[in-house]
Amino acid sequence: MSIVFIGGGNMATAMLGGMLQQGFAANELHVVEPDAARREQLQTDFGVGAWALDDPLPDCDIVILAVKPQQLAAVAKARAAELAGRLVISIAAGIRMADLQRWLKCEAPNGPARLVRVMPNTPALVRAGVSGAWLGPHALAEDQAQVDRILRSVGSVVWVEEETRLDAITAISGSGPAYVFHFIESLCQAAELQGFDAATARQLAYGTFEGAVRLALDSHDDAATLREKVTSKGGTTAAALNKMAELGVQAAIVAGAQAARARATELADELGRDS
Ligand SMILES: NC(=O)C1=CN([C@@H]2O[C@H](COP(=O)(O)OP(=O)(O)OC[C@H]3O[C@@H](n4cnc5c(N)ncnc54)[C@H](OP(=O)(O)O)[C@@H]3O)[C@@H](O)[C@H]2O)C=CC1
Ligand SMILES: O=C(O)[C@@H]1CCC=N1
Repeated sequence: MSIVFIGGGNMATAMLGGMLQQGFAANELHVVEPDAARREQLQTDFGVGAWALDDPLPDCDIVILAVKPQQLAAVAKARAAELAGRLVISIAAGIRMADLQRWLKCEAPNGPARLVRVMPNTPALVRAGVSGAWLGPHALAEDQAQVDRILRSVGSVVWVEEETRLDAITAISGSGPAYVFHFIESLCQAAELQGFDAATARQLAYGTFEGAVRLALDSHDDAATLREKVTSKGGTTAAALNKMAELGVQAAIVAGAQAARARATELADELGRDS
């Protein structure tokens, strides 16, 4: 299975890194990327084929559109003829199937691109990704199997029945790693404010996160019960959690995810309109 990523940025890099660790061969993976330094980096780090924009599209079974949402209309329109009849995966946040179909001229004579929308996340790099996926109307059952194989090679996948669910997945697991990193950053900052050097702060904060996540994954208890087991009545954790509740930490996380979802819809409206 030969796969071309169009766009060799953060998310393509994460997926490529994970796929190479999980049985994909470097010679079946290619990236089209405008930046020469980035192409060289991808070649050096992964041994994949890295191509400039004016190179012909490498022969491939699957194309993954991995450019920013703001770049997607131009890229899809410019590549519509090359992508006709192929299995095309868009990982762009927000951008709707109807717009992709229009940009890719899915009424083209040599057959419409078979489109699948996917929302991956960057832990794909360490094969701990979580992806959402939705099959477009022209995609076939064997396309779903191929996409499923790619996504499972870098983590787990949730297939959704309705396209709008992808915006909800974007808000939780697509953007979610950033929420978690923000929490880790904050715990490091708290440790440094207690007088620890950066390395020790990192050890304390990262180790705590890793331990807590492993415990949660291995436990039959839900997260609320595990939280209660740390929280002694009248103790230190209660003092911390009361302060966090007073400052609205949980409400802020829920509202943040809602803002991410709203932004996905907004991006789709902004970028799909009149294009
Ligand atoms: N980052 C993440 O965690 C996630 C991102 N996504 C989605 O993945 C997509 C890519 O995001 P991300 O990797 O973060 O973005 P990046 O900006 O890191 O990567 C996009 C890359 O595409 C390049 N590019 C621009 N124009 C073209 C072109 N015509 N042909 C080929 N490549 C081009 C860009 O170059 P240049 O910078 O020079 O423009 C850049 O290197 C987005 O649509 C995003 O919504 C989905 C899930 C998670
Ligand atoms: O921030 C973004 O828009 C992209 C999509 C999900 C994660 N990063």
